[in-house]
Amino acid sequence: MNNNGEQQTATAGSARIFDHIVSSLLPTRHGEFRIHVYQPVGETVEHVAIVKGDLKDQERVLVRVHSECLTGDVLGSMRCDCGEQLDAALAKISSAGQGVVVYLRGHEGRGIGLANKIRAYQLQDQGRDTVEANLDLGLPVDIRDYQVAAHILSDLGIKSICLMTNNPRKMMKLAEYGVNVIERVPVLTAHTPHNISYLRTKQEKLGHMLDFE
Ligand SMILES: Nc1nc2c(ncn2[C@@H]2O[C@H](COP(=O)(O)OP(=O)(O)OP(=O)(O)O)[C@@H](O)[C@H]2O)c(=O)[nH]1
Ligand SMILES: [Zn+2]
Repeated sequence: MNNNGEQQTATAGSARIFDHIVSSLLPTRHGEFRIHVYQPVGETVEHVAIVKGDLKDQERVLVRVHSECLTGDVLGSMRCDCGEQLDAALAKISSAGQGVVVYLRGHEGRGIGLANKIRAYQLQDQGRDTVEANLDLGLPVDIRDYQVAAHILSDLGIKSICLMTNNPRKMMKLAEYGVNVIERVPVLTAHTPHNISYLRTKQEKLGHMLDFE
């Protein structure tokens, strides 16, 4: 990316991987950020980095790698913890004065897409848990890839990160893609009657560090 936020192409060897399309200021209720749009080469999906401060060559940058969740992030659904986690991450970055939320589109429903996630909700309404529902639909439990997130963090010039997550797999995957993950920062949200069994399943079957008894 250049300093004017104009389009530039990232390469690995001679192969183009993704383009930094554009950036601008983004005032939010959590303060002022800069929004950057990235697009993997040959794809139409547009990923976003919401940045606070100049991250170039910085160590221990607060980072949230957030999977798109239309129902939780935009509509305020209480079936999951996504919306609250996104808000908490932006608030924490804002008060730290530095950090980034990498918002991954195409990750909806842990990669199965919105319609399939809603199909999974139908099955959960009939008593299946979040993992069983995907399997009943003949779909994988989690097909998210984090390579583009690693490229975005590298494009921003970040040296090492403190990752805001409860998901150890996310830390591991980012590290495999070359991200220097120094520390995990928990992103714990309130339990409600709507999300308690969902959170419990994430802890028991997906290994999330949620600290239920
Ligand atoms: N298939 C499916 N996806 C869901 C369900 N509830 C939320 N999601 C999706 O799950 C993704 C978020 O993943 P989570 O497992 O909640 O959390 P995580 O990103 O792995 O880990 P954290 O960093 O701790 O938030 C979002 O893309 C949501 O759309 C569900 O019941 N079924
Ligand atoms: Zn969600």
